[in-house]
Amino acid sequence: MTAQIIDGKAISQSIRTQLKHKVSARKTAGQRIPSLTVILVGADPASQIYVENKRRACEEVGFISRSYDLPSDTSEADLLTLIDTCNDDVSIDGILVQLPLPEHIEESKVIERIRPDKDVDGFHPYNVGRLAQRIPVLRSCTPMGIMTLIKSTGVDTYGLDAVIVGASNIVGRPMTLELLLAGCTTTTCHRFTRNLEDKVKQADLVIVAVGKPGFIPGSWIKPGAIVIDVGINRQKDGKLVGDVAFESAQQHAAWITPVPGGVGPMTIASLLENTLYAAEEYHD
Ligand SMILES: NC(=O)C1=CN([C@@H]2O[C@H](COP(=O)(O)OP(=O)(O)OC[C@H]3O[C@@H](n4cnc5c(N)ncnc54)[C@H](OP(=O)(O)O)[C@@H]3O)[C@@H](O)[C@H]2O)C=CC1
Ligand SMILES: Nc1nc(=O)c2c([nH]1)NC[C@@H]1CN(c3ccc(C(=O)N[C@@H](CCC(=O)O)C(=O)O)cc3)C=[N+]21
Ligand SMILES: [Mg+2]
Repeated sequence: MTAQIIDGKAISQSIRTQLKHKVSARKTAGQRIPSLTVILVGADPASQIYVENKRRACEEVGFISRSYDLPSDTSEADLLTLIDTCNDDVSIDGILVQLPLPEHIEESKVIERIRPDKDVDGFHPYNVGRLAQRIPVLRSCTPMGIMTLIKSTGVDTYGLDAVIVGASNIVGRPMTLELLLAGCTTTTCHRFTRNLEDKVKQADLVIVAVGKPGFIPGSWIKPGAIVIDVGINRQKDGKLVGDVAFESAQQHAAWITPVPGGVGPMTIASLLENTLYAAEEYHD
């Protein structure tokens, strides 16, 4: 068997085209243009690229985008004050603070300071709690984008055995909640998990978000499974690779996401969808 590729780049492009039409329709109707503010602290080159990609995506769909580039020695208090200002600014629909933050800033404090109705990353405990209680509002972007990718395969998720490898706040945990809501039986794995191989081998759906190149060998993939690779690892030669050994996994899976061109572009598409959602549901 050779798996079919789930083309995240193409799917994200079609979402962006739809959003562009919706923004034009809002303009025509005399409604406000959705607006996203991105805050970056420090000069991590990877983060700078991601923030630039988000800014470009906003422009492409016709959103207003504003960005703040703060020095790495910005105090936590100053960052919180900027968030307060953005919270109170009625022209802003969404606020995103790029992670990771410098060591001296407490991430959870920053995430909790963003008003839940402007938390387009879907990281605030209110928004995660809503998903946990099966009444999602703003959803975490990477898991949300992955649900769109899974839906595109046409495979029915009810009753699937799903294994999520990785349990971070921004990917693994909200991913588990999304899949539970979609009717999967979920197993969330992390560094204390025993017999990871056995768990992955029985999974109909495998989501990997660990951050280690080739962490899941292709031989672990159950024939006919769906494989979603969240990992972004840059090799010495500059090439990006995922957490799954792609070529061998493709021999076992029915569906698989590539890196690049899989989950990454969908994270940005979901961020744009969330920004429009915040404008329409909360700020119109
Ligand atoms: N494509 C996209 O849009 C995005 C991609 N990413 C990428 O996804 C990857 C993961 O990101 P993120 O979730 O933020 O990473 P974190 O480092 O926050 O989390 C990694 C998770 O993997 C687990 N883990 C580490 N080693 C093992 C092991 N040997 N066995 C089992 N589990 C293990 C950790 O376990 P424990 O909890 O026990 O520490 C943790 O839960 C990275 O490559 C990142 O760049 C991230 C966000 C978005
Ligand atoms: N507050 C916050 N929100 C985030 O959503 C967030 C964050 N912080 N910190 C970092 C992670 C990582 N992340 C990615 C988004 C897009 C790609 C992406 O577009 N990847 C392209 C490749 C890009 C490249 O070539 O480098 C792809 O996979 O095809 C990757 C990773 C969002 N994150
Ligand atoms: Mg991370």
